Amino acid sequence: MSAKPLQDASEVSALNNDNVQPEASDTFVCTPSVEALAERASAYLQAGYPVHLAGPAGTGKTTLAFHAAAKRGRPVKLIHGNDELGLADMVGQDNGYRRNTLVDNYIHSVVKTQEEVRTFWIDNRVTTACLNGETLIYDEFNRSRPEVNNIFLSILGEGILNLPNRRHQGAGYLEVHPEFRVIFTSNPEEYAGTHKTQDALMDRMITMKIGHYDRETEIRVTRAKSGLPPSEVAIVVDIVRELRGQSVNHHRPTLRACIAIARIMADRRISARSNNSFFRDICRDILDMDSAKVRRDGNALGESPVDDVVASISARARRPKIVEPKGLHKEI
Ligand SMILES: Nc1ncnc2c1ncn2[C@@H]1O[C@H](COP(=O)(O)OP(=O)(O)OP(=O)(O)O)[C@@H](O)[C@H]1O
Repeated sequence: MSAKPLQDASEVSALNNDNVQPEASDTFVCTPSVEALAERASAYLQAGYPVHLAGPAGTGKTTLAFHAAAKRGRPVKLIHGNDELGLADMVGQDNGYRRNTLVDNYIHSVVKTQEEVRTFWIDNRVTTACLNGETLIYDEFNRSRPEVNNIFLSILGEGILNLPNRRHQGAGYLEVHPEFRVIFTSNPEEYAGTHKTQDALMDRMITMKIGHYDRETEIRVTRAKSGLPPSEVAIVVDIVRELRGQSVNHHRPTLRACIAIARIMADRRISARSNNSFFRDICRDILDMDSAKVRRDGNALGESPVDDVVASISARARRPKIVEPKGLHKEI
């Protein structure tokens, strides 16, 4: 079994079958806002509830899910939602045949042969997680078709996993281990490739709406991921936050754009100055796509604001600070 690529918040310390044991990596950032969310998620999980982290792309949901899962200290299983995901990918399926042949030659002139062919069932991740009381992270679950996700209704409601009778152990169902928990993540319904989730499933989980992190957290994450000095990172983050504030639904550009710009700057050893044409170009390439979305009747409304925002924020950051001379400050 090869290691799976995990979110940066987590590293695989041990792999047992499909299990991952998440651990905070060196670049994982835990500010008070990250910790407050993780604490709430942990409290719901501890009380026996599945948690649903819902929010736009790049808001740190998957990273937070790993962090909350790691706090439980139980093995973690990961599945990614997608339109092609079927029930077999979740619970398991017949995987080939097992043949038993008995040759009875007790009387040497008589040979009796008895052959039995049985299908060979293999459990998949949801089944083993339910059996062993693991934490299941179901990333972007609303990309899977709702009928596939129906399997979770009885798991979360009655603590029973319905299985096809073909699974030879048990009577077509399995009692879910009391420590089994699920952390769902989802993107907003209006995102391409997502499905509306059935009310009955939503009703069984606690949904935490995740928005973009505060400025301080975005600066610390971008810094941890790029190694750029804090003053440079602050300019990049401010540019992204300003453009996000101007965008139609305030979803993009995201923290990923901050990290991408900062990493390229660190790699190329350039600073955040609007008179640096390479800096302007990477900002345009990474940020223009989002800004150009301000459209009416299919036409972009005015010029892309990226250049203006880059110029004003980098100039403001480089302006020398006016320090009031001591003694002139009046106490009120
Ligand atoms: N607390 C954190 N510490 C370090 N890096 C973080 C943290 N939170 C988010 N990130 C980084 O920010 C980026 C986006 O985070 P993540 O992939 O978790 O977002 P997401 O909401 O799951 O996005 P999507 O919906 O697109 O999958 C990633 O590069 C991730 O490593």
